[in-house]
Amino acid sequence: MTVAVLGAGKIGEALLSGLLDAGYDAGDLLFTERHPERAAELTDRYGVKGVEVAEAATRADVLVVAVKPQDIEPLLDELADLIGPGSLVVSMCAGLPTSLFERRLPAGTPVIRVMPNTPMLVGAAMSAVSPGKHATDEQLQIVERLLSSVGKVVVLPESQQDAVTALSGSGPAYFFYLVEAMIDAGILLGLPRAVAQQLIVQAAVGAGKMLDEGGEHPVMLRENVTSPGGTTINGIRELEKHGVRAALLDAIESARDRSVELGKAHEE
Ligand SMILES: NC(=O)C1=CN([C@@H]2O[C@H](COP(=O)(O)OP(=O)(O)OC[C@H]3O[C@@H](n4cnc5c(N)ncnc54)[C@H](O)[C@@H]3O)[C@@H](O)[C@H]2O)C=CC1
Ligand SMILES: O=C(O)[C@@H]1CCC=N1
Repeated sequence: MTVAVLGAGKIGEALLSGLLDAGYDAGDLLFTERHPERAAELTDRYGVKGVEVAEAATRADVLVVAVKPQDIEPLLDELADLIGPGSLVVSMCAGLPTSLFERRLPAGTPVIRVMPNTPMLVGAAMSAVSPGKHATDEQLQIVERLLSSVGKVVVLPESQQDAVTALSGSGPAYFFYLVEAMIDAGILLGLPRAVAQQLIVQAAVGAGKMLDEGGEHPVMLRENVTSPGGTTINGIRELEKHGVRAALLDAIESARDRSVELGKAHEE
């Protein structure tokens, strides 16, 4: 099976790199990229061939669209004339509904909407997959298998994709932001930056592992750290005082709203 990534930016590279790490042959992967220097960089790094959209559309079984939602229109115009009956289109674009692709591509083109995240780069993606109206169960399984090689996969109704985008699509950025702020806290307390970074990154990795492997609820895990009369509860009081929980609710709701808005921009 040949997979072509259309638009080899951050998420496109994460997919190519993740698939290669998972054992895919570089010869079975293609990408298109409008910036030649970026294309050359990726070919050097991964040995994957950069091609024109026409070649990708003819050779690939799966076309993964990974351009910014704002850049989708010219690509759809190009693809509309190139896509053959055997092509499966997978969109990773935030906010864009499968109906947009179905409307603009040749009638009956199977489309599957996916929201992945950048941990795909290290084989730890969370991808949510929603089939469009022409995608078959077999095509859904092909995409599930592909994405399982670079992380975890859930199949969800498309109506949940804007929420997913805000939660797991953008989620890594919020964790990175927290880690960044906690490193600053280490600096505030006089620790060398490298030490603060090592301490917090390992705390994050350890907490992530416990959440993933231990099967315990996050409330329980937090309570286990929060000793009566101890240090952690003082910190929790400050987080509550500053409304951090409400800030996260607002942040994720706002990201969801932006996803909806990105989709609306392409409505007829
Ligand atoms: N970065 C992230 O964490 C995630 C991004 N996404 C989605 O993935 C898509 C790409 O996002 P990023 O990789 O962050 O953006 P990016 O800007 O890093 O990558 C997009 C790439 O597409 C190229 N491009 C644009 N139009 C093109 C065309 N017609 N032909 C060939 N190449 C073209 C650009 O030059 C750029 O390198 C977006 O739709 C975004 O919503 C989804 C999940 C997570
Ligand atoms: O910020 C964005 O629009 C993309 C979608 C999810 C993560 N990054």
